[in-house]
Amino acid sequence: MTKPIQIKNLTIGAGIPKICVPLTGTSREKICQEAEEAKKAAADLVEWRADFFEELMNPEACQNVLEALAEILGETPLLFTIRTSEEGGNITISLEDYAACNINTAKGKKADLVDVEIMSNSEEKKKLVAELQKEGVKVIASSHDFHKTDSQEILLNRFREMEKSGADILKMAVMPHGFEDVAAIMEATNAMRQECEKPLVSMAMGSIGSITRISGENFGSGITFGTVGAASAPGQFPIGELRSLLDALHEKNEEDELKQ
Ligand SMILES: O=C1C[C@@](O)(C(=O)O)C[C@@H](O)[C@@H]1O
Repeated sequence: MTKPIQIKNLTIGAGIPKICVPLTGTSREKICQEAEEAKKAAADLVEWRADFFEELMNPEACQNVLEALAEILGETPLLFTIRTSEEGGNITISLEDYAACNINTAKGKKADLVDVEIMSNSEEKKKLVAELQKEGVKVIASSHDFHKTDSQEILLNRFREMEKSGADILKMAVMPHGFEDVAAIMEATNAMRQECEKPLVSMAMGSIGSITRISGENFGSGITFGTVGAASAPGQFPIGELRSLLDALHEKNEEDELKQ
């Protein structure tokens, strides 16, 4: 059974999946403008995809953006993510630089959550998770397969591996090539929530995977990524549509609960 996590006023892992809006601007100005729009659109949380930032390797410039974002977002939680090219992102970066950027962010105390790609260099990443948590941020362990979807059993075992990292939330994204792949990630998530207390996040990307972005309440995914401007992965819905779809499904689920 999932034990929900509280970040500021947001509960992750219970009820309607929370909508996370990614910011993909390359400059401070563009990133802040996107954050203003995400806030106006009532995002539940915001992800700064720092791998798009042209000054990622400059710690002062990063801190500067984080301070501006915290100011704009107020009580809306901020997730810091460096998505590497190996997992579908925009930057090729050494493990040392990856760790240093994430630790600087946590030390700056402006981000609430940090994403750690957990499946590569797992032992070093495990240490990084613990260091980040010591600085007071929650960690999302993530894994992305932009090419395919492994079997349900392999996906479930991957979730189990990810749990050993000690991260607070486990997130997995896969690329489906047919509905059986979409069903595999949904069922692996559903099975994992029976044996793990951590909130889970999962999605199948692309158009056939879009169903996973609206039905997390039914199979156990606690966050869904929706757009205000540019998408950060294929298959994401604009935030307005996403909110209506999540609400409609939630109402149906409540009807069923009333009948029982
Ligand atoms: O991990 C994820 C999920 C994601 O890849 C998606 O498919 O919505 C989008 C990314 O921005 C985020 O970091």
